[in-house]
Amino acid sequence: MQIMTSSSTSPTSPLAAAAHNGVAAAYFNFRGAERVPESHVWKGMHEKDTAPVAAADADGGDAVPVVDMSGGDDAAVAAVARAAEEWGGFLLVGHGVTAEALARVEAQAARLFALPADDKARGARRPGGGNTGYGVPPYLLRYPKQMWAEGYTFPPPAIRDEFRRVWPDAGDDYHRFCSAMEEYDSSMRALGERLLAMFFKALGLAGNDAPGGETERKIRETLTSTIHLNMFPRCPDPDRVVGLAAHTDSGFFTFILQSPVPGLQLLRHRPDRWVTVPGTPGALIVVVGDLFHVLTNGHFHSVFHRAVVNRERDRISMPYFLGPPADMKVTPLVAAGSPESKAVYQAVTWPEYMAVRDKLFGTNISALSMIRVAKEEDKES
Ligand SMILES: C=C1C[C@]23C[C@H]1CC[C@H]2[C@@]12CCC[C@@](C)(C(=O)O1)[C@H]2[C@@H]3C(=O)O
Ligand SMILES: O=C(O)CCC(=O)C(=O)O
Ligand SMILES: [Fe+2]
Repeated sequence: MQIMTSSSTSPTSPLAAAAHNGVAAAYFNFRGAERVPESHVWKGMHEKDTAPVAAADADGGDAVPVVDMSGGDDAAVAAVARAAEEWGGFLLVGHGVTAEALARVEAQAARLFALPADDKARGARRPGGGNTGYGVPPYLLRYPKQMWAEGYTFPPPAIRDEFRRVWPDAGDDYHRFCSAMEEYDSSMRALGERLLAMFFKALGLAGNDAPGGETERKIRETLTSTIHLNMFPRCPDPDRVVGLAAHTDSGFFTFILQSPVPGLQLLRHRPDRWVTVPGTPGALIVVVGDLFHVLTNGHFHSVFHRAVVNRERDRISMPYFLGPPADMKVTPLVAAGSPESKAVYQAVTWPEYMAVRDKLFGTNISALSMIRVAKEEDKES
């Protein structure tokens, strides 16, 4: 088994090499592409990519769960619990953020990606710039092939400063873009807090004197967020490329605003198969991340997902990642005195967890299994 490290990875193009050194994050010019260059051809690189795509089945089996919040949060708790336990991901509707508002935000992301390459390059990720800037997230740079996507990552508090790099004149375009992103941030944060409360209820840990009450408050008050804009250009040969390789999100949970153009798929097990999430206008997708898997002691599970591209239409997705602050130890919640009193995972901070995941890149060992202290079956004993 080969464990890839940054130094042992050999980027396949000068562009990737440049980005690798944190210098510039230039992308291949997708717009003009009439064919897929070798640098972007994937052939079952990831063992999960060989799983088939399930046929759409509206009557059950493989239909992505839908959670409707329009009847009130409490009424949706049972559905949230089932979806988080059985799938680790679901469509959220009736959440109160209008389809029009979401479409406006998406339109601004589309305008950003439509800018000339040089304008976007001004916002390139910088060495030591953390998770901020235009370009491939560092973790994804380690794949020997490049993905058919452009991305821009930023923490919401940095929106105004960050996008002055792209729009130095701070004109109308800049203000429209920033306002839209700020609006997205405030609605996703508010929704994140609501959903967090629902998750705790679903776990039977809600309320101040409940075992998780204090933790819930602490998590809610310190929740951090990151926005990542993805643009998956239409592709002349969609079956040979990857929009975003199969992965789990590492944080607590993520809201994904996706274009009405579908492309997101969730992995289901036994047998392994990819289920396409429909492009429902106005819906948000929720995916559970690894640190929520840890926090819930494996009750809710993080879900592998990936993005595929298509021949006809560009697709935009806007994941909003919610997670703990860097210095918070995420400790499994186990109800004192309940039959289940054993933590199955070691307590970790987000950076500690990322370090484990980084070391395992290129292997098929999961980072969650590395920090597991007891087998799932031991929980009840
Ligand atoms: C807050 C986050 C969440 C990050 C890291 C950082 C900013 C970029 C996110 C992504 C986006 C693409 C997949 C992923 C796996 C990646 O490589 O970068 C994500 C990762 C994670 O969920 O771990
Ligand atoms: O494009 C999507 O729908 C998913 C994006 C995603 O999973 C990510 O950026 O982490
Ligand atoms: Fe993701």
